[in-house]
Amino acid sequence: MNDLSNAAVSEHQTSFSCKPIPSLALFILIPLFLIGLFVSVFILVVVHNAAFLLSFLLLFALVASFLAWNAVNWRHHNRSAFAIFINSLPDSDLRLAREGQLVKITGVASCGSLSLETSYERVARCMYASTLLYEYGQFGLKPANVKRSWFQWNLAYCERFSTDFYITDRKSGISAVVKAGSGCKVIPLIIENKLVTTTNQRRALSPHLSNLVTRTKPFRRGPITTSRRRVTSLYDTDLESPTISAYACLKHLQHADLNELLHVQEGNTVTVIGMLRKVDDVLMIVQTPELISTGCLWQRLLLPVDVDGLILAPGDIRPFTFYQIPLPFDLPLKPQDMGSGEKVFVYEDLVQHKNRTDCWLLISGKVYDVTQFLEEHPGGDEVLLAASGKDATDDFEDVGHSDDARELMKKYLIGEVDSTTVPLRKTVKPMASTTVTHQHNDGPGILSKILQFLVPLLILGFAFGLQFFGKKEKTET
Ligand code: HEM
Repeated sequence: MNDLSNAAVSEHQTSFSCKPIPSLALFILIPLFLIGLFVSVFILVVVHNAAFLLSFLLLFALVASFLAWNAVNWRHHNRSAFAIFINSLPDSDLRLAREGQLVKITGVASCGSLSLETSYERVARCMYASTLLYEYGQFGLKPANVKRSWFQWNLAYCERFSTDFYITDRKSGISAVVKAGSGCKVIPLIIENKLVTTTNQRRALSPHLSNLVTRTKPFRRGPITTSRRRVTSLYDTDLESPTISAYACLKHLQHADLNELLHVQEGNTVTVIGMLRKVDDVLMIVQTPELISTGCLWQRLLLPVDVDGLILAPGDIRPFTFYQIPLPFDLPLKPQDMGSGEKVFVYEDLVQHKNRTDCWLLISGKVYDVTQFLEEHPGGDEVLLAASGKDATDDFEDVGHSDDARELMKKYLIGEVDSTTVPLRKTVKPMASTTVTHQHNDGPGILSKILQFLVPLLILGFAFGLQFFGKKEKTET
């Protein structure tokens, strides 16, 4: 069994170990802002020209709104960047997936040798269970209302457990072991939004919760002054009793909610994103040794978000509010979306077809056998040969082919590539490759992009200021 509770508590309700805005960016931006402000105020005082100050403030307002947009999207609008990224990843097929590959498998889950029971409600054969206990954060003068803003509720206690389980890939019917048990970092993309008012009937306590009650027993029903006492009162008072004041027992249990379920249980459809391992012919999905990055989503002005761990999500993620975000780009066709008879190719295999007698092209995820077309191609056979053995999408698009050319392509279509086999250079950063690994969003890439804009502008502004200053001095003399 894997106890994820501590990580979850320390990250305070956030299952991701990352931030939408790199803190290093703030460390650099704040001094830059102060320097810029100082320079522009200096110019204003000396030259009596407010143009520089105004443009400086405008620029910084833009940068600030961009960062605020990212923070808001992450914290209050359901982690858009990551949801878009997950949705954009096509499901992998276990038949085609290779050792060490990043895979996204969706299928029915079933328990292995070890199963969980949720600690609050006795539900057997779970693979992931969580119980979050919240306490009311105010001084008890008002009745509790869980619909009120979140800051009135503090996380008082957290339990999150996961175990290894089996998943049966819905594409291939092949089963794999998901190593979500001991030693693995699990990122549960499960909204824990099921609020349950405590009652006598529901008080089936886990050993963890019982311990908490025992430890805090002396404070039982006392005036509520500390968080610990409030936690105690959950178990020692009856919320249904009219004699207990409404605000003396202000707590709710928040449970993992997976498509109206309170846990991930045998028979649920789940999606798992991790690395495929083959050990003695047993397929396993394990935590990737690399950070998984969403990459920049410029369409929505979102900075990259890195996630470190095995991702566990509901199988059908669309109905969730969390995931109800329109995709900014079209998903590549998945094999099941294609007409019958068309094949799915592994990238490594298809790039072998790159000679005059056997020439395939990979364009926008589709595979074309252009061997017979080489002689007829208006742009010549050499360009086609040069574009084979790799992803030729950019080469093809750069030429600006006509609609007729695109229509003609259909004649040579033989299938599509399993996109999970295409090297994911942009989205997965190797752990050992750079020093930024595990610094999550504090990567110099984003910073250098921000600085690339800011520094020249500041220098330009400074130069203008000096020019004004110089002119003024001249006219005065
Ligand atoms: C199945 C794939 C392809 C088909 C069916 C195809 C078809 C055509 C056709 C019909 C034209 C005439 C111009 C037009 O109608 O747009 C053309 C021109 C051309 N194609 Fe392709 N093409 C394919 C792939 C590629 C690729 C991968 C490249 C790589 C760079 C390429 C490079 C060119 C060039 C350089 C021209 C000449 C453009 C010009 O003279 O203005 N084509 N192609």
